[in-house]
Amino acid sequence: MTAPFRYRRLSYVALDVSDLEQSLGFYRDLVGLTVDRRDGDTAYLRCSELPQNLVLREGDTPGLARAAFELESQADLDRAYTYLDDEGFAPEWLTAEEAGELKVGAALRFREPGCGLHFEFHVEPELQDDFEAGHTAIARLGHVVLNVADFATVEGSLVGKLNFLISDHVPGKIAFLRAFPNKYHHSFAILTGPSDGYNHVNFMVSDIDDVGRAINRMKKAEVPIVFGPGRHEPSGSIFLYFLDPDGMTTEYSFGMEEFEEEGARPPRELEAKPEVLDTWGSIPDPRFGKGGAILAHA
Ligand SMILES: CC(C)c1ccc(C(=O)O)c(O)c1O
Ligand SMILES: [Fe+2]
Repeated sequence: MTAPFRYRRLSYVALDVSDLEQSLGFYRDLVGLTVDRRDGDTAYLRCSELPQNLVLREGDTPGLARAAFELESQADLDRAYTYLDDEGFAPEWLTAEEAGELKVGAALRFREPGCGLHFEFHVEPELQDDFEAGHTAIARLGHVVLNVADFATVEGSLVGKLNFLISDHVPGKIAFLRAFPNKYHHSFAILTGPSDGYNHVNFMVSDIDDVGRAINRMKKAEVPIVFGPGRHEPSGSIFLYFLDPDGMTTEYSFGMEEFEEEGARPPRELEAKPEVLDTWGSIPDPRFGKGGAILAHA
């Protein structure tokens, strides 16, 4: 059965960090997000009109707590709840108070059993139409990527049950997934690995100069650049990866293939070779995509 709900977009990711002040400084001053609000040990940062694109919370284990997607309508969310319940994902509604803290109309959460990641689906985020970018013209939160031990099972769940479509893949090893009918080449991706873990979060910048300026800004701040600059063959984007204070990987990218809802090209089968990941020939540092767990709590 096709999942009876439609995604609008990847809305935010929530990370646990070991030192909130330090990570807040990194994502604000070096990545270029704006701090929207704080509540105790939690900070809400944005790079768009959405109420948050990144939630940071101080915790014992750095890692990814959840990935949140906006659905198109309350009817989609209601259908999603019934469907997820029937399919055994055990979704739970957030209370009105929890949804209010996130400035969304209604939300549910569930844990995808194959990789253990908590997903949130929500609707009606409070939009700030006059949002202005900081030092970097970040257009949006782009995608989140996981390392998964049981690639086939997780891919089967995301594609077979959760309405993600494969845009490109290295069969059995990497899948770039778009959140149907969102147009971007991927909002989510999985890589096969020895264990489940967080790989990276991506922010799409709207000016190639933002990638170039970031190289110098990161070097000056002694932030490790762990891959790039380069160009990815799958989405066609120009990229740069660097590490946050807990060693978790962040990506800037410029440009990405877009897909129409109907008549989209079929997924391409790509070869497992380094030039696919970077057509310019850079090689990832061993720390690339290694920092951060997929957390057991949302
Ligand atoms: C190296 C990682 C897995 C990767 C590869 C390709 C793209 C892309 O085509 O945009 C990415 O965003 C990646 O993070
Ligand atoms: Fe990426």
